[in-house]
Amino acid sequence: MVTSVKEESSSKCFNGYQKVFSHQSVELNCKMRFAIYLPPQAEERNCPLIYYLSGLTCNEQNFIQKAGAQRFAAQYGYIVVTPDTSPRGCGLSGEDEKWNVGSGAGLYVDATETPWNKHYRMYSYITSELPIIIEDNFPIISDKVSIIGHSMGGHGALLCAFRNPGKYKSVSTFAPVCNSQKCVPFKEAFDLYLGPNSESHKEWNAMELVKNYNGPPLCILIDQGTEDEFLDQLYPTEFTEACAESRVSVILNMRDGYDHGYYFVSTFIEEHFKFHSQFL
Ligand SMILES: N[C@@H](CCC(=O)N[C@@H](CSC=O)C(=O)NCC(=O)O)C(=O)O
Repeated sequence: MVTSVKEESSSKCFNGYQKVFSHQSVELNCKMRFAIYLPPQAEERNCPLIYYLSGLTCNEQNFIQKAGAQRFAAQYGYIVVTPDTSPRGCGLSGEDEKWNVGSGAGLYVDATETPWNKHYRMYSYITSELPIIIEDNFPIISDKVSIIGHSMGGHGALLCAFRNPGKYKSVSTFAPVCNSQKCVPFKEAFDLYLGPNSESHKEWNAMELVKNYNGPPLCILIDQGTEDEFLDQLYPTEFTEACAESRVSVILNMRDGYDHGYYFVSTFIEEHFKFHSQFL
């Protein structure tokens, strides 16, 4: 059965269209929105697909309004899907009280603890439910898929790649949370979503997952600002060392003077498209 999607907005952009759709999610048990950029090439043929996973506090709008990615998606002929970062409006106690728990803070995990486990299954949504919806409704090339993420979304992109060997042709991240168990804002949400058992938290930690990665060759690009206000929580150098030990190819660019925000993302987004074009 094809999941029906409802078009919420459509704006012409670089000869393609930036659109937003809503749909009822089975995994998340709520209505969800995602943004999708359809390049001009998508009117005539199927196109490679890039997922962009956003950070804490974001919805499907931050990236499409601030990163300036549409120009490069049109240039390369890539469809770009930007999901929301969490379920919303589920009526859970504490759902809208903190920036690091609940709405805007799905953390790209599957919660095991009540009441969060009824809705907070962003990992399964991103890797299982949404791909079927996209494939059923849009002209993608299903074996040419890559993933980008920023901050919490960088952690999400790494999880998706390490847990699904071969599913994504390449991964790139901006200021990713590389060691989720050492990231203070994540700790509170992990305890609530997954329980206080830190062994289970390892399953959602890129630094742990890379140690056991033995899938097809995977190439990761990381851009990291040196003036990032969260840098002490991100551990990019340690992660790069762990990748080297696991023979996962990684390029870490330390970007002098850049902080954590979207001015940084918009500065280097073109390089991320160029990086992915080697694999798509
Ligand atoms: N200036 C930003 C600083 C914090 C920030 O960049 N937050 C990120 C996500 S943090 C980790 O997951 C972000 O994407 N914020 C939304 C945005 O549109 O900038 C700020 O004050 O948010």
